[in-house]
Amino acid sequence: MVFTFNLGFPRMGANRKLKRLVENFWSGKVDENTLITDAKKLREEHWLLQKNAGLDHIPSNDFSFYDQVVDHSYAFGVIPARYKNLNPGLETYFAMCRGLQKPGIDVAACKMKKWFNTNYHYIVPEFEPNQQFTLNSTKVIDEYKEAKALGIQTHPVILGPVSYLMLGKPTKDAPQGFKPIQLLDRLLSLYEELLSKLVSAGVTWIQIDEPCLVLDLPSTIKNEYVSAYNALTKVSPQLKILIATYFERIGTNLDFITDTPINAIHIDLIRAPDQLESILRRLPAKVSLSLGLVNGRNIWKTNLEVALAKAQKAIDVLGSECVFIAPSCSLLHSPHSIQSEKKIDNEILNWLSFAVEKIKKIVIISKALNNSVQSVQTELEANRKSIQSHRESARTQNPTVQQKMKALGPDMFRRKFPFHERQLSQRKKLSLPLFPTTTVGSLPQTKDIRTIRAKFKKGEINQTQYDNFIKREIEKCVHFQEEIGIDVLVHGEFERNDMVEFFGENLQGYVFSGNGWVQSYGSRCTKPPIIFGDISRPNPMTVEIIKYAQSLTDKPMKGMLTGPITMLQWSFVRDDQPRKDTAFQLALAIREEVHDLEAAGISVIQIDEPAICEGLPLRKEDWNVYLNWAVDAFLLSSTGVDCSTQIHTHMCYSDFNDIIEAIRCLDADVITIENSRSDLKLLNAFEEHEYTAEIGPGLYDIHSPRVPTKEELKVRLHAIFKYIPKNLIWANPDCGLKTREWPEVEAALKNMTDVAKEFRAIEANC
Ligand SMILES: CN1c2c(nc(N)[nH]c2=O)NC[C@@H]1CNc1ccc(C(=O)N[C@@H](CCC(=O)N[C@@H](CCC(=O)N[C@@H](CCC(=O)O)C(=O)O)C(=O)O)C(=O)O)cc1
Ligand SMILES: N[C@@H](CCS)C(=O)O
Ligand SMILES: [Zn+2]
Repeated sequence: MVFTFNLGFPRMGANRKLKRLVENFWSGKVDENTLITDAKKLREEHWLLQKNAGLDHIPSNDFSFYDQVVDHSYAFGVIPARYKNLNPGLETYFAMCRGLQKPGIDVAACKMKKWFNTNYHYIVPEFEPNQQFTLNSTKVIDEYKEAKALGIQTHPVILGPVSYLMLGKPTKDAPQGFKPIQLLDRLLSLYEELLSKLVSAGVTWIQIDEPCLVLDLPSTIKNEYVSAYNALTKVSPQLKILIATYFERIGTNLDFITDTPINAIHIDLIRAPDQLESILRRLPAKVSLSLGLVNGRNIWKTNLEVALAKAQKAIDVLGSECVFIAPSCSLLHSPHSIQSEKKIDNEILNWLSFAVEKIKKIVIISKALNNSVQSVQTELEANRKSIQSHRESARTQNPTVQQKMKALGPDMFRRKFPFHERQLSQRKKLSLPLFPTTTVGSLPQTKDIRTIRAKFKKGEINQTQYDNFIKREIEKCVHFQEEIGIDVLVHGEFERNDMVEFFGENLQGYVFSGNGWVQSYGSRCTKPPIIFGDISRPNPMTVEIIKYAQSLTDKPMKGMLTGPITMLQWSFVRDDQPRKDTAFQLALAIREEVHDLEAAGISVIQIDEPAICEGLPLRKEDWNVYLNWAVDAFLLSSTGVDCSTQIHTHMCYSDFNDIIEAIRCLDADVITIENSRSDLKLLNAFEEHEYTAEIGPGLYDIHSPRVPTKEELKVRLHAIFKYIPKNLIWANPDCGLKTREWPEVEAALKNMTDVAKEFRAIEANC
């Protein structure tokens, strides 16, 4: 008999219940008791839902108020010294996530980083060389007991010790050469203590996530895996350990389990379908294999026939007792359910499945294997029909787009003039001062804006009323920017629900869910639009609004677009053609928009590519292929302009050292980058590689509500001088300001422009 296994459930819940709960707590609308009680109800709902669906192995500790990695740090007492004077409990926990500014206290948040190649962000643990670990919270045990009280035997999910240390970074003052992995032995004793406590509470299976097992690992780390799991498997003979890998192939990193008596390993057969056969050959006897057959990161229905064939292959080798059927990764990355979807037409809705439906698919696969194919004949037949309807639908094809793709020529992938000529021409046209100030695009998306948009979408106000409202917001923000002396203005992106979803809504080939939310960080979610067919741009998308914004000022107004790779990364993408082709179709649509903006007199156009690094394959040997087409897609979107039109790009969440050559190849005139949480290390890359275009390294963190002081902005800008010639430096925040409140933004940007002015004056006097 095969078993069904889930690696994690989307914690936000239907209609983003958790988001509302946590945000109400932050704003003081609900107290700690309500937060805790309502969160408990939500967990119960999710466990019961999975149990009622017939799932055998249900996860616990997949819930979090913010992020599972920061939970882990908090649970093991990995709390940086700057939080030590705060009240223990939620005050400290949330301060690590979001920073805290109140009378007498001003602490910044911990760094946030992308979770592998997903759009989820985790809070980076900070380790000091003499790091002490303590069991500081009983969350994992409590949540297990909570489920048990409902009659549900769950398997707790925890992050494994090796991945945990590898995902962290040394504290600022740690000596050079210190690597968090050196703390493994010390950390293991705490894991042992935790596992013992879990066994005492009744736990029989535990899922230990070791996602770093899919990375290129040096042999030293492989050895650490052996010692870690030799220690942990000794904790108790009653405890069965499943190690979960996902997002890529495990490759030779699997070797460590031949020396380690773990009970099961989970592999991702969606991102790395080819690994099944080699793993079946190499898996030691009695180790169970959890097959990630249902895509945890995309929304297309699983082809059950294909999944069944793969499962059967595993059963033939291992025997059914040693096979689990599972999603490819935690369903954290899937929206909740298609049940309440009203926005998507029935034909396309029939091609989709979200988390709740994915769990049902897992159960159907197991029934077909355990009982008989006949026992789920109706479900299999319905699945076959929907896969066929998707494959044969004419709606995915657009001959005009396919014609344009065939007509792509090499000139469409390069700027007509070299950078230094463009720079001269742009400087003449724009007459900007030294350290030009700008922002990355979005300004606060206030409750008012979201409410008015919701009313417009429900038909409670008409198009003219909505447009006039947005125009008034633009007017206010243009005046504010002029008042404080911003040099290159933005229109604030108030008309956009999201930088990807907005463009998706204006392109053909996309559909949108009404409620397909996926957690991005903390309480913030995105609703990735769905690319189901060839992409085209029926009409200009931003030209009228940018023209309007430009009409309000004599200063340059930036055109603001989202780049093709980010559109691709942050959408649910069709899986019936290579991602490269979809990226090029998106690029063509953006190229047309760039052309129209330029023709409308816009001289500065920003094409955001914050997700370019996120798209990097996890194995280095796969990088070049991706980077070649990713850079080409950006070039295709941006190179159709004249010499004097300044192309900006913006990136955040990126380790620029890794891809500096590719960034150079993008050939943008100005790049604004997230940098403030990175101790300026990022800038090394630009210095070392003699990057010659203009750069705006973010001067302050925008994820936290705290307002940077002028003093700290000065220190930061001054530090940047060490890396980048002064005449190439722009002053801007790390990223867009949509999540912030106006009072914070006003104060922060005023400080930023004042500092730029002061530095200009100093330079003028030199
Ligand atoms: C830059 N980032 C982005 C990423 N991915 C994207 N797709 N987009 C990004 O901008 N990845 C990396 C980072 C992650 N950062 C963020 C930052 C901010 C958010 C965010 O604020 N998300 C919002 C939801 C945004 C949205 O679409 N809002 C809709 C409103 C939907 C809604 O809530 N409607 C309400 C009614 C309105 C009301 O009264 O409040 C309802 O339906 O009940 C809109 O503006 O129209 C969030 O709130 O989480 C995400 C990622
Ligand atoms: N222009 C976007 C970029 C975010 S990465 C913004 O400002 O929100
Ligand atoms: Zn950004």
